[in-house]
Amino acid sequence: MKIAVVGTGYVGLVTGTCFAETGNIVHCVDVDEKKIALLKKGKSPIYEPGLEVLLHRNLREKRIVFTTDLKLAVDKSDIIFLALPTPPGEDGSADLKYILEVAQKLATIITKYKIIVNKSTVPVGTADKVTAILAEKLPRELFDVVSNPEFLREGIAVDDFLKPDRVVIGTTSERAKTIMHELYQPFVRQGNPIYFMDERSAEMTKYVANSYLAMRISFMNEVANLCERTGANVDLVRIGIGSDSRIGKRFLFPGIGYGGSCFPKDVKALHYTAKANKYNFKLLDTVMQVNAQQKKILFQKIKKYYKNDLKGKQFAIWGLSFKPETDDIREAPSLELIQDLLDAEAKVSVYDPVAMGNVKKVFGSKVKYQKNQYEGLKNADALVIVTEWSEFRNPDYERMVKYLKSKVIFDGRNVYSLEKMEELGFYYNSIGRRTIHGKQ
Ligand SMILES: NC(=O)c1ccc[n+]([C@@H]2O[C@H](COP(=O)([O-])OP(=O)(O)OC[C@H]3O[C@@H](n4cnc5c(N)ncnc54)[C@H](O)[C@@H]3O)[C@@H](O)[C@H]2O)c1
Ligand SMILES: O=c1ccn([C@@H]2O[C@H](COP(=O)(O)OP(=O)(O)O[C@H]3O[C@H](CO)[C@@H](O)[C@H](O)[C@H]3O)[C@@H](O)[C@H]2O)c(=O)[nH]1
Repeated sequence: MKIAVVGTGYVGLVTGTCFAETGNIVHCVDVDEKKIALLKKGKSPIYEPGLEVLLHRNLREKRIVFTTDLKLAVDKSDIIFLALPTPPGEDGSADLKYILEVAQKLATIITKYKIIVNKSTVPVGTADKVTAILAEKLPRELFDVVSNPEFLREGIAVDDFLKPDRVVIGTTSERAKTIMHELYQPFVRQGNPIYFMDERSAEMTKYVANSYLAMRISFMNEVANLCERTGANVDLVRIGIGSDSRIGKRFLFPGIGYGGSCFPKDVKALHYTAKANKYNFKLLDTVMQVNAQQKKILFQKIKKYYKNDLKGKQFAIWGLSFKPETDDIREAPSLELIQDLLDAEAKVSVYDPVAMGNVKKVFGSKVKYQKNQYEGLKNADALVIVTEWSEFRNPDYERMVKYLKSKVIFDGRNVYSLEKMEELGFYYNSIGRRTIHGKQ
């Protein structure tokens, strides 16, 4: 099949590459010339495991083409995916300007039947808006607008796309349904379903999935806070409840709040949709409040330990991306923590395997960037673990003890066992578990 993907960010690039991988001819379009220049050379502008290998293979086989020319891509394609940003506006609503602008352009370019597929996360009613824009200039039989929300997770995006739990397709057009069914066949071979539904239900499904998952995290973060106050261990409680198949084991990890480019903005946007429809969605209010509070939890623990005096104290931070296996720092808890530490006149040095470049764009020379995880520990008052990268899980403890000024760890991701920390004599303050006071 012939496909155009408009927007080559985290979603567009993975979508385009994975469609090319299944034999389709894909034209990827972006307004960012630098990005397109990099991609033409086979270089991925983002860190996403497994992506570059597929990118090289499909470039070599000429199944994927990168361009800034929207008309060229549209002329060469039958299906046009929109993978454009939908950032939150001031009021929390999803800003549709990128989608609607491209829809306006498509209305002037399309000359034969095309399916316009919305892969961006968009509020209920967006397919109707895009249809209305196209219908102003085009006969109705020249296009169909489909909602096909994307559920991939950063860091495992390629795997998620190639082997999705399910594919959701919102369309009331039989013609579009047949074509979309054929396009997705290679990805649902393992028996995972394609769910066809109306456009509005598909749009809503995406927000509900993300908000439900965010709610689970906020719930577990509150459980963790209560565990700390009652002497229970949240890790054991998590295992205890997770084996109930009605609850399930996944997505129950407490931490320092959900971040990333999706949960924070999508919970806000669903909340806005509820408000716009005069519905008071109380749970969502609380999900957001708990998350804001949880993002401060490490800083509060640190402040309490040092009796509010952080001036001149030196902190080594491990992990900056909003989660492991990505360089994405959008809404990352690390950013808020670093700012709070700097505001308290503490000294901060950071290490992350792939996200330091992005953090440098935010903090410049205000923090020190370390070439490995151990450098920043030299003479530091404490280590603060913000992202649970695998390489932090089984570190060289001897080196840590040797370098740190005091054996103090604040862990926002429960990376270490309490027994190990006790054995090594660390002061160890984690989430939802008792504090180990250690031997200093
Ligand atoms: N990141 C994720 O994990 C993820 C997962 C599922 C859904 N989503 C949703 O997918 C959408 C895209 O997210 P993303 O993370 O890929 O965003 P992104 O910011 O990484 O990428 C968007 C791309 O669109 C390009 N762009 C902007 N205007 C353009 C135009 N007029 N023409 C062509 N290209 C243009 C930008 O240059 C950028 O490269 C959002 O709605 C998001 O909520 C994201
Ligand atoms: O048990 C958990 C699981 C996740 N998180 C946090 O939740 C956030 C989001 O994590 P994750 O869902 O793994 O990453 P994303 O790449 O943001 O993916 C989410 O957002 C995407 C964009 O909409 C969706 O496509 C995915 O299905 C959805 O999982 C991160 O800050 C994690 O640290 C926790 O605190 N505890």
